[in-house]
Amino acid sequence: MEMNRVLTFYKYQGTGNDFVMIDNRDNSFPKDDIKLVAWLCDRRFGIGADGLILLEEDATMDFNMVYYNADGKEGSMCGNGGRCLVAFAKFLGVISTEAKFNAVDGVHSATIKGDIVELQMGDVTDISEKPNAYFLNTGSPHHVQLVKGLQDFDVFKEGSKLRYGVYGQKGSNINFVEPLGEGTFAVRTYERGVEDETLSCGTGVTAVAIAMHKSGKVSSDVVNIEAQGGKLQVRFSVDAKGYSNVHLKGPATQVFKGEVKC
Ligand SMILES: N[C@@H](CCC[C@H](N)C(=O)O)C(=O)O
Repeated sequence: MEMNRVLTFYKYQGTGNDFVMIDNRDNSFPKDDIKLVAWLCDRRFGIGADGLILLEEDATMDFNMVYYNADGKEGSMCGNGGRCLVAFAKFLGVISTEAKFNAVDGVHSATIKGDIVELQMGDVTDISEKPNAYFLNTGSPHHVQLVKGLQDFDVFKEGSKLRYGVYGQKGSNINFVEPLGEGTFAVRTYERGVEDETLSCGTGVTAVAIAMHKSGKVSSDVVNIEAQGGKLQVRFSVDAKGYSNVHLKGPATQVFKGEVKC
């Protein structure tokens, strides 16, 4: 990007998972500039965010979603980011109460009412069981592991050990979960590409809900999740093939608008 450009951005957060949002319908954003994206996401030298999301024109859908992790590299699907993007699209007047958009893992539909966005996630048919964990992909890869004493658990240390030790350079997001009773679970997530704990991870929360149902820890097809940054709800249909009609619901809000020279 020419150094004298002024970039207009909006900051959004969904249960504490925060994003730099950019209206890129004019296709002017330098999409291959990893250093620029990493700088914009840097919490000391830049704006600060878990990721950066572009809203783009799409030939057949309301819009196209492009997601970057805080490391500057284009990422896999972001559930909270998708919810925030629907709120951003409504703010821009691109949609009103419903959306259908393209993302890296396919087409997503969503509804928005006030600041609550419900996003349809992809189907999940492949869930692998590990000695004390589950591994599944909900648009992003997720390791789900039950722990006791979640609030005192060293998520960074144990999460990075698993992310690199078990899943190698390609990695996985690592979710630690503790039942709270009545179909409710507390979750803390070490997020790939942020390489730290985030206050919430939408595809992670979705993975946890499905893994807890698969393991019999919850029988309901509606699961409440308490992340560090807020509450989310996951609902799904189950049949012999797996999990479909999966929806992730929760708040998504605009924090501020800004401009940055870059
Ligand atoms: N925070 C996101 C997940 C974003 C992608 C993830 N960091 C990955 O690289 O797999 C979410 O809300 O799902």
